Amino acid sequence: MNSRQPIPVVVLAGFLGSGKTTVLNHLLASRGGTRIGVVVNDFGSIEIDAMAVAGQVGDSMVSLGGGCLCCAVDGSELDAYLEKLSAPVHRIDVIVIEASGLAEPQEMIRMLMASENPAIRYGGMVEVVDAAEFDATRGRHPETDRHLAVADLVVLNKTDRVDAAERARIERELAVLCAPGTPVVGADHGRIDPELLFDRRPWTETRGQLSFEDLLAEAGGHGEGGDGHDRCGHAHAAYESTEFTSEQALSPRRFIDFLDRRPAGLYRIKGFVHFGVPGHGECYEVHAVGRFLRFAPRPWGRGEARVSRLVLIGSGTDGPGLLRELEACREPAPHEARPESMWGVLRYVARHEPEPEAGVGFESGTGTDED
Ligand SMILES: Nc1nc2c(ncn2[C@@H]2O[C@H](COP(=O)(O)OP(=O)(O)OP(=O)(O)O)[C@@H](O)[C@H]2O)c(=O)[nH]1
Repeated sequence: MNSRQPIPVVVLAGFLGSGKTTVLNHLLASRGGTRIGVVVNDFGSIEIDAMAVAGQVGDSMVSLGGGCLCCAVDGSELDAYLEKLSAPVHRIDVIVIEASGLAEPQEMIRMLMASENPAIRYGGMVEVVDAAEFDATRGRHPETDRHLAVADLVVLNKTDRVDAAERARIERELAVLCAPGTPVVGADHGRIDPELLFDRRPWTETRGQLSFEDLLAEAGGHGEGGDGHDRCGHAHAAYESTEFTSEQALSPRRFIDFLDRRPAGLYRIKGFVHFGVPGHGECYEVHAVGRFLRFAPRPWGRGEARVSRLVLIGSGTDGPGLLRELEACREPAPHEARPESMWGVLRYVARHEPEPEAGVGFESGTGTDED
């Protein structure tokens, strides 16, 4: 690809928990020699998505926490990042912006279209749809239909969680909601063909992913607070994010009890937890989307602090109350806990994880252990 040609900027959108980070990680894992610039926009100020992606690309990304990019009405913040990413010296082939799960993609498209940066061009919008939450998401967020109407590609994700008849029904509905001819590709754990988004280069042409440490250092100043959400009138104005960090381990029993009792308005929980129970010292990533709950243990990184970090996103939730409940989950003597205390957590761990990006989740509260 000629580096003087404008770099396509693809917006990866989709409601909370639909699988955007999973798709992005899959694209990064299968990018071949293509150099992908990544902009990750977390809603919460603890940048869980950025951390998940960083696992794939190290520091090869720009991360914007603490609010939706679509609120940057004048687009100057986004422009500044894109200008740096698109500098010829970096030889980036494609830039993917992972929007927050509450972003208004139209706003981001507008900003990209209005950009005066000749080095970039709008490269299309990919809307990730959670097949299992399709009706619930549309019910809660009628604007989903508008997002689908402007999508250039729809990824119908989590097809493993619906049967063939349900999938066919959703595909029929999508055909009506999307612009005529919009491709809808089904995906299990975000595994789509990267060629749908960009031309893959062979590995030999690459010099590896770019380090954006300097860009991050220069960028500074982002990520403070989540203000602006009340002013903009976007979907996320109705949502609040609560962040919890604990250097003390959490009791698996009390934490599962907290999760079992979570209110319906608490739509999304993500992060990772340190239980520290003998035999279960790993880092437990946790994802709740609606009633869906999944834990995925992984080894702690070298030098990684044994700290639990959670982001809880919901509507009409009592943030201070949630924090009090989570504080009550702290366990000062985890090493004295019996391994059986982990059973409640282990019910929600996928037994077989064929690939790092793969996983299976279970409906919370059902206690099922099928795989
Ligand atoms: N069963 C199943 N689970 C999936 C699939 N894709 C993603 N998940 C799981 O769904 C949860 C949410 O996935 P993410 O990729 O973090 O979703 P997201 O859209 O980035 O979430 P937000 O950034 O909070 O909006 C995680 O537990 C994923 O492992 C899938 O195809 N099938």
